[in-house]
Amino acid sequence: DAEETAIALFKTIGERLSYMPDVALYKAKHGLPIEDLAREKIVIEKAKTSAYEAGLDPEYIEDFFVAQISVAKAIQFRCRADLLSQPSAELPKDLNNEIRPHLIRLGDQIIQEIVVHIEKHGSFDRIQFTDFDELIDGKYVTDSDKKLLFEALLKIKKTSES
Ligand SMILES: O=C(O)C(=O)C[C@]1(C(=O)O)C=C[C@@H](O)C=C1
Repeated sequence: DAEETAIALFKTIGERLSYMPDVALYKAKHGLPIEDLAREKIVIEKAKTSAYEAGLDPEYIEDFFVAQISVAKAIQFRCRADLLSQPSAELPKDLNNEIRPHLIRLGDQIIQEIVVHIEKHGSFDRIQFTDFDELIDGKYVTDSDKKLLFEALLKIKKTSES
């Protein structure tokens, strides 16, 4: 049913966001800025290519990935703020060799799961926000983060046949 395919996707979106505290810790320890525009370009281009190959409109996927990156940065800023008064003794996972490859893999998985849902059910439905709200959690994720992501998800459609 509609719930099953949507729930698989929502969990993967949540999993991608769950890496952001690790990214924040790595960047704080290395004195790196949170925003990396060159990396964002790579992530978005990859997503658009995968979307096109999967028969999804790359424009909607781009908007959804821009939303995911915005939320990823919001989480990192909140996390980095906390690190100022509560420094972590934890050794951060390596950003380039470990975390970024995971993020790319999860991005591809997100696109595949969007395709499965759209093929079966046409689009997403507002009533699925209840599940989305429950499955996207984490200390640094806010209600407005969730709304931003969900609105972008609602706009995703198949490529129109013309
Ligand atoms: O790769 C990073 O440095 C991240 O912080 C992850 C991410 C993303 O969501 O893909 C988010 C913010 C950066 O500006 C670039 C990419």
